[in-house]
Formats: sequence, structure tokens, C-alpha cells
Amino acid sequence: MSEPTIGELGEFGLIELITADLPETPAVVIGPGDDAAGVTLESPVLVTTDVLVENVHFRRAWSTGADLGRKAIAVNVADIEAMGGRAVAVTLALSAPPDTTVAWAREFAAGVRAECAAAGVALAGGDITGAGELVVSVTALGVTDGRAPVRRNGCRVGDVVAVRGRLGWAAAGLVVLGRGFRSPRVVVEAQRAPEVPYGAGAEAAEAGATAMIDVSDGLLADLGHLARASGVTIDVTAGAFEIPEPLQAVAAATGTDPLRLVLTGGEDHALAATFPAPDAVPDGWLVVGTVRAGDPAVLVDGEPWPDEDRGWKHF
Ligand SMILES: Nc1ncnc2c1ncn2[C@@H]1O[C@H](COP(=O)(O)OP(=O)(O)OP(=O)(O)O)[C@@H](O)[C@H]1O
Ligand SMILES: Cc1ncc(C[n+]2csc(CCOP(=O)(O)O)c2C)c(N)n1
Ligand SMILES: [Mg+2]
Ligand SMILES: [Mg+2]
Ligand SMILES: [Mg+2]
Repeated sequence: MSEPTIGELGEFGLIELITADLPETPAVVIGPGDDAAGVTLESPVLVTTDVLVENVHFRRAWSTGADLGRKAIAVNVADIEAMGGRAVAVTLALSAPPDTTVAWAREFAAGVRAECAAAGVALAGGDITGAGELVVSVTALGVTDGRAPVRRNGCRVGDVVAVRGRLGWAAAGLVVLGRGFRSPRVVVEAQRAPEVPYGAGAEAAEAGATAMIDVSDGLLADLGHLARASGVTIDVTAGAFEIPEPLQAVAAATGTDPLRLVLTGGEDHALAATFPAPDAVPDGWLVVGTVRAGDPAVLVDGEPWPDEDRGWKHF
């Protein structure tokens, strides 16, 4: 007998599967289950949306439903973290082919719940539609607990650049999966869902971070957004990075440069921020560069890096 599908379960059955018995939180006063959610927030409110599309951001052959559920929440919460905020609630839109199995949907819902719990956010609502391919769109709401939001435009000449979290792991996982392998397991898992350093964004803001971004496309590409918004040159020191063993293994096995994975690999959602001085950088962050006067640019050891090889571009 074939497996039960969400087409058989129905739209409202799928909503029930996703939303049944969600944990209560003080921030969400209504929902999900009404036409909209009621969320109690202080001001200013941070809001962000990121979409994950099948065969662009993930493949069903490479990732489980649980991986996708986790990733969809994590990549959005990372954007709240990147402004120094604390994510409070999310909404979740899922578009799926009707032959998607109920078993997959259950796993997806479990992944969403697990990451919401890890990030301390409530699922406040969402939407369901049919589609030719899977598409997951999440909107996250966050607060800053009285601090000014950290933006991309605050880098000052003399600041140091620091990162918190992993770089190049998800990209190494993509290389491995693309070649039909499943190991090293740690990088494959990193590609399936990122380990976002929850709380580190607020910590950086508290420590006086002048600008911040999460690394979705690649460190050099994303630091480029800080450099452009702030009108500065960022100089990254290649020797600051200790290349983790699994990345060395993937690079050796596939003839890639491990430093390239670290500098241009996206999807780990590490945080990259600038701080006024080395002693302002919180524990757990790695200083990887400096901010200088100059045209907006990101250099590596004072030299340009090829423009076409800085990180992911959708078009
Ligand atoms: N369709 C859109 N309409 C309005 N603003 C948008 C749209 N897409 C992106 N933006 C805005 O552009 C800025 C950069 O968006 P971008 O999606 O590149 O950043 P991100 O979500 O942090 O990164 P990524 O999507 O690579 O994870 C954000 O302020 C975002 O809100
Ligand atoms: C099947 C498959 N092909 C390619 C990739 C690589 N990839 C896709 S989007 C992206 C940048 C971040 O996305 P966004 O900018 O939308 O946040 C990267 C590095 C993948 N994960 N899966
Ligand atoms: Mg985005
Ligand atoms: Mg971002
Ligand atoms: Mg992007």
C-alpha cells in the first residue's frame, strides 16, 4: 500500500498536524488558528523573511523533512540575531506537492518545533498551499530589549572584524553531497541545517558591535554589504582562520582550497560583526580583520579576491 500523502490529509489536516499542542508563550497571545496571530512586542520590532526553495536551497534526496524544518527557522532567526535582536515569534508558509507524504510533513513539523524551541521562538501562524515543488517561507519577529538595532552601516575606521560560528562547513557539505557522498558526516549535517549561535547577536550588540550581518552567501560577499553600507574597506586576515579538520579533508579529497570554503561558503549563518577595539570583542568570537579608510571593498591580506568568487548569487 502506498504511504498516506498530504493530498489525502487535506489542507486543514496539515495545518492541524503542524499546529497541534504548540507550547504556549507569553509573547503570542492569539494563535495559531485565528485568521492572524496576536503577538505582544516592545518597540522597535525587527521583522525579516527568508524563503527556501526545493532544488535551489535543498534537495529532498539530501535533506529530511526535519532538516528543512530546522533550517527554515534557523536562517530567519539568524537575521534577527544579526541586528542584535532576540527572535520572539515566527510565521511559516509551506507550499508542497499533494503527493508529499504525511510522514515527511510530520518530520518537517518536528524539525520546526525543535528549532523553535532551541531559538526560543513561538510559531504564531502561517499558510499552506499546493505547489509543484516544496517552498518554505518564514517570517520572524524580534525585539532588541532596549538596545538600538545593529545595522550594516556602522563600521568605523579602526574597528576590528570578528566572527562567531562556523564558516565553510555547509559549503563543504554541499561539495560532498554534490559528488554523491555522505561523509564527513559533520559537514553534510551542516549543509542540511545550520548551527546558529543563538544569543551571540544580542551579546555582540551589548558589547558595542558597530555593524553586523549573518553569513548566508559567503563571508567575503556578506562583509561586502557592511563595507558598502558603511563606506569603508574591510581587510580580512587569511591566517586568522584555523581550518577545521573536516574542511581540510573535503578540500584534499576534492581538490578545492579549504580557505576558499571558509571565505566564500554560505549557509552556516555565522555572525560577522565589527567592534571598536579588540578588547570589546566578546568571548567566543574570532578576530579576523580590520576596518580601514578607503573605497568600499573587502580585501584578503590587503589584496583583492576575485569578484565572481565571493559567495552565492541567485542570479
Ligand atoms: N523582495 C524584497 N522586497 C523588499 N525588500 C527586500 C526584498 N528582498 C530583500 N529585501 C531586503 O534587502 C535586504 C537584503 O536582503 P537579503 O535577502 O539579501 O538579506 P538576508 O536575508 O540577510 O540574506 P539571505 O537572503 O542571503 O539569507 C534586506 O533588508 C531585505 O529585507
Ligand atoms: C540543491 C542546492 N543547491 C545549491 C545550494 C547552495 N546554496 C543555495 S542558496 C545559497 C545561499 C543562501 O541562500 P539565500 O541567499 O537565499 O539565503 C547557497 C550557498 C544548496 N544549498 N542546495
Ligand atoms: Mg533574505
Ligand atoms: Mg542576513
Ligand atoms: Mg542570499
